[in-house]
Amino acid sequence: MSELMKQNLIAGQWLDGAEAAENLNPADISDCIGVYARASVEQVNDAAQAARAALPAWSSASPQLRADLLEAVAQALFARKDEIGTLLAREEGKTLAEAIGETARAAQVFRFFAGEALRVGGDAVASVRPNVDVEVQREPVGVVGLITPWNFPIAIPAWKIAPALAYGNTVVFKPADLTPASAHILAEIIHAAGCPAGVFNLVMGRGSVVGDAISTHPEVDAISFTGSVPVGRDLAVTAARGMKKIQLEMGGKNPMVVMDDADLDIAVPTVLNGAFFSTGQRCTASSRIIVDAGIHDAFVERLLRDMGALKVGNPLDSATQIGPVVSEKQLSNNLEYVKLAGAEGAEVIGGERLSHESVGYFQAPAAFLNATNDMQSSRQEIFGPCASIIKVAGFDEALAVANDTEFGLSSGICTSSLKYAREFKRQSEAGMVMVNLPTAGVDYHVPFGGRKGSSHGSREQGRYAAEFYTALKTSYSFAG
Ligand SMILES: NC(=O)C1=CN([C@@H]2O[C@H](COP(=O)(O)OP(=O)(O)OC[C@H]3O[C@@H](n4cnc5c(N)ncnc54)[C@H](OP(=O)(O)O)[C@@H]3O)[C@@H](O)[C@H]2O)C=CC1
Ligand SMILES: O=C(O)CCC(=O)C(=O)O
Repeated sequence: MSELMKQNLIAGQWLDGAEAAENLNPADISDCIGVYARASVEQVNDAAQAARAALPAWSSASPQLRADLLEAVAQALFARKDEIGTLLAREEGKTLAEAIGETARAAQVFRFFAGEALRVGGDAVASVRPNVDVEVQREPVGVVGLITPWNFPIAIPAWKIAPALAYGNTVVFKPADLTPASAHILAEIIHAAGCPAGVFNLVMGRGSVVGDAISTHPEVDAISFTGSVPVGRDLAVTAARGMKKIQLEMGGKNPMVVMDDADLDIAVPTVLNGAFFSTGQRCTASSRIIVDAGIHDAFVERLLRDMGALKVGNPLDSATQIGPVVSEKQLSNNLEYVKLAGAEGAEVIGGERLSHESVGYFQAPAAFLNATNDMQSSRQEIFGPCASIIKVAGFDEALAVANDTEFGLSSGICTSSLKYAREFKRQSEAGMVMVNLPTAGVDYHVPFGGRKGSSHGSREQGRYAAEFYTALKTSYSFAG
């Protein structure tokens, strides 16, 4: 194996894998970011055993120790955010500003859970029986398997790893095979901060091998997954068979309603951001823009003007607003949807593959005009810079179309009416609702998650993360 190969972290040791893979920059595939080990099934087993062995000491350690570790990780991430952000932009393709912002967000998440480690509480409850005391306490779930996607390669790992460790669990972590560099640097930081051997284990590699081995391993008590719907559904079945706790964050087909009383100076940038920034590669992206008839033509005119002015290019160039699509496979998926939208009768503006001097996976943002909500391009998650523009007549139809989807992650409305905003917040069948704000781009300290086909299990992030990363114990004692 190459000396430059980045290794897995198992039981406190950096180890080569069964094979290795090159990590290529999607903006310029001649730029190889590094070679990353792919763990074998046996190594996943070693990692799970190490996590099990480390559990008793870690789960009973002083919360101060856990808080100090998480705070040290936060500080290192803050101190190195420009360097890590640059690496993240190179491997995933989001702009440098977004990538540095994502790294800072990961740091904030670690800092938040450093505080939460000191706030693990419970309830003292009056018993219905005389001289009996009842206590309800939170305990760690045990060994948790964390499986993450490529689109937020440091923030999503952070918002799973930080609460897992804060509440006293031990971790087997598998990042996406496409983006191991950000995950690896995070693992280096956690290790260098003094995390005890076996408490945190990094096993890189493919989902079909490493992810499958984690989700079926008998020593893994719980699985937290973010990614696609098909993989998430399979994992739910696997988890049920193994009686494991599971939490799934999956796709979205998030609606953004633009009412006829919306301020276009707010609505147009809000839609551009939600639909196209981060190349549309956010599960919270706005992919259905539901526009009231009274404002439709004026909105579309401004949207197309500003969409055409968006600068697609190398993420490391400070003028770039939209970087490349993450991979050739994702790009060809997006281009198929652009074709499909046209074939279904939408008027397609943009969406073509762009050639740049460097060889990368660049795509122009796409608007599917005159789309209807029953088109497949309006129903299936694309995960690229593509948005269907659907015309409706009035608030009731807008709300009905917004809710007419199998997903329910985020939703939004642009309006100047308190009545519409209030009603939309109440009636929207989504886990996160935005008023005059993009559907994507959330705070790090409040619950994140959806309803219907988007999510399963309890919420991530904020203090609500305790629901997943702890198990309740009710104890009774008789005082005599
Ligand atoms: N909700 C979200 O945030 C995201 C949604 N998606 C959606 O998913 C589509 C495909 O993206 P993709 O990255 O392939 O998503 P996947 O669901 O395939 O990947 C998410 C994670 O799950 C892993 N995985 C894959 N197969 C298995 C398995 N059988 N058992 C356990 N783990 C597994 C992946 O590994 P590996 O990649 O290493 O093989 C990755 O770490 C996108 O086009 C988009 O629609 C994608 C990313 C994020
Ligand atoms: O919108 C955000 O800030 C987060 C989105 C996200 O977590 C995702 O796309 O997976």
